[in-house]
Amino acid sequence: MSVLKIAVAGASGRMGRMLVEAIAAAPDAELAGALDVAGSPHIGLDAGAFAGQLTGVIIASDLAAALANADVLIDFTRPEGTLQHVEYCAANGVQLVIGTTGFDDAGKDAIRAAGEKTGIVFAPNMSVGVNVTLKLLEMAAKSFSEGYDIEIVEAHHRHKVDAPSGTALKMGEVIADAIGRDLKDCAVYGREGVTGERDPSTIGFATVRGGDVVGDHTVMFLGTGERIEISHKSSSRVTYAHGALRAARFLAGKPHGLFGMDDVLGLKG
Ligand SMILES: NC(=O)C1=CN([C@@H]2O[C@H](COP(=O)(O)OP(=O)(O)OC[C@H]3O[C@@H](n4cnc5c(N)ncnc54)[C@H](OP(=O)(O)O)[C@@H]3O)[C@@H](O)[C@H]2O)C=CC1
Ligand SMILES: O=C(O)C1=N[C@H](C(=O)O)C[C@H](O)C1
Repeated sequence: MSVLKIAVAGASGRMGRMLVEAIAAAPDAELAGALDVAGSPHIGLDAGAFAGQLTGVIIASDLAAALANADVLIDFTRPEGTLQHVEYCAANGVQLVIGTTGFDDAGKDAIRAAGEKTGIVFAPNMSVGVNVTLKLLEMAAKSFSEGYDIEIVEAHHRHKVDAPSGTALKMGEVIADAIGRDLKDCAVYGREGVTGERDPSTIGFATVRGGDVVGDHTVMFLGTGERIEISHKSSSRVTYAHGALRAARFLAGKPHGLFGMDDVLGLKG
C-alpha cells in the first residue's frame, strides 16, 4: 500500500487539529508537515500535542520546509494564507485540498488558474452529508421554482469570521443555477427596517452566530399552505476531516485540474 504524505496548514486551528488526528488514524496516510503563521504561540509544538498523541512533526512557519516531503497540502485557514500556499503549490507541483471559505472573486480566479498547474480539490464543505444535500436541493429547487419563496438559514459557532458560510453560499448557487437565476442578482443578505414585500425572485440568507455550533444549514421553500425544509446539521468536525482525506486520496495520479467534492464523491451528473 502506498502512503500519502500530507501536510496540514493551520495545524493548530479547529480543523487543523482534527486533520492531524484523522491522518494519524489513517493507515494509508502520513503527516509530512504542519504549518502555522509566524509568531503563533504553537510554532515549535508537536502537531499531535493537542490530541495528546505525538506525531514527531513540529509545527513550523516555513512553507518550503513543511512541504519538502509532501504530496498534498490540506488547507483550512484564511483566504490570504491559502492564496499564498496556492501560489507556492502551483509552482512546485504540490497538490492541494482547500477547505477555507470567504474568498472574493479574485481569490477564486487565482485558485482556478492554479488548477491548471496542480491538482486541487476546493469545496466549502467536505462532509458527505452536505454534498448529498446539495444534490437534493438541486432536485427540489426545480420543483419549487414557481410559487415558493427560498430562504437559507445557517448557524455556526461564535468564532467563525465569515458570513454567510461558504456552504450557505454554495447552496444558494446550486439552487439559483437549477432554476436559471444568477445568485449575484437575486441574493438578499439580511433584512432590516421597512423592506417592502418580499420579491419572489430573491433568495434570502440569514446568519446565526453563537456558542459551539459546529455547522447547521436549512433551506426553506415557503409556499402557500405548506413549507418544505431541507436541513443538514454537523455534530463533529470529524466529518469535514474525513472528507478532506478522501479528497487527498482522490487527487493521487491527477497532476492538474480543479475538482469539487461532487467529483470526489461521484455525485456529478
Ligand atoms: N470546507 C469545509 O468542510 C470546512 C471549512 N472550514 C473553513 O476552514 C477555515 C478554518 O476554520 P477553523 O479551523 O474553524 O478556523 P481556526 O481559526 O480554528 O483555524 C485557522 C488556522 O489557520 C491559521 N491562520 C490564520 N490566518 C492565517 C494565514 N494568513 N496564513 C496561514 N494560516 C493562517 C490560524 O493560525 P492562528 O490561530 O495562529 O491565527 C489557525 O491555525 C474557515 O475558512 C472555515 O470556514 C471549516 C470547517 C469545514
Ligand atoms: O467555519 C466553520 O466552522 C465552517 N465553515 C464552512 C462554511 O463556511 O461553510 C463549513 C462548515 O459549515 C463549518
